[in-house]
Amino acid sequence: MDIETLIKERRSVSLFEDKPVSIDEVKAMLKTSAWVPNHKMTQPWRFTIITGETKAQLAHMAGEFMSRGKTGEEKDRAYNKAHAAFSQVPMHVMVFMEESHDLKRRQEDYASTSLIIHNLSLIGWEKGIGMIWKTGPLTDTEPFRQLIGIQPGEKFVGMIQLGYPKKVPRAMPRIDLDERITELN
Ligand SMILES: Cc1cc2nc3c(=O)[nH]c(=O)nc-3n(C[C@H](O)[C@H](O)[C@H](O)COP(=O)(O)O)c2cc1C
Repeated sequence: MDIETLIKERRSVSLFEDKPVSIDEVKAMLKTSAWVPNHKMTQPWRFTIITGETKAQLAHMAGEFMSRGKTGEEKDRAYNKAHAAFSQVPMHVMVFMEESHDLKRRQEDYASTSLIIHNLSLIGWEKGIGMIWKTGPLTDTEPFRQLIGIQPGEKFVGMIQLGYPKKVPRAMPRIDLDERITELN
């Protein structure tokens, strides 16, 4: 696939086939993805790959979180929906970065770490592996942060849910970029 098609056709995927993704393959994809531009070469990122029992704990945690404050059947429905949504994800990749005390450095580090995530999604897309970058409210909770092992001084950048796509969503419309491009001669 040529790079322009790859960039345009990649979609965020959140429904996956019941088919495992190779951890070794994802590690190799991450290694390639990390070849990003990075001011001062701080390379502040780290990744945690979650499958198996930890993934089951995460699904339970998502169920508990989404059903909080509800009772009876409504609680069960909310729990089951979130639990099922997380359980069908073959793999989660948590992305962290060391958080510099310097605002500019922090922003530049976040930019570079974001590039890795997008590289990962493009490399994945070419291999038929889909993913979505998630930062929903569950990821701000203390139990979540404990489960994924966030360290003092680290910023949680995103939860990448990854697998072979069951359904590829339609592209969301993009603005006409001509309206946002200025030429200064
Ligand atoms: C920083 C970041 C956080 C995101 N968090 C979420 C999220 O929490 N939940 C979600 O459904 N999608 C999330 N997304 C995915 C976007 O919704 C998605 O990229 C957008 O709808 C465009 O769709 P596309 O990626 O298929 O082009 C996030 C994307 C980024 C870049």
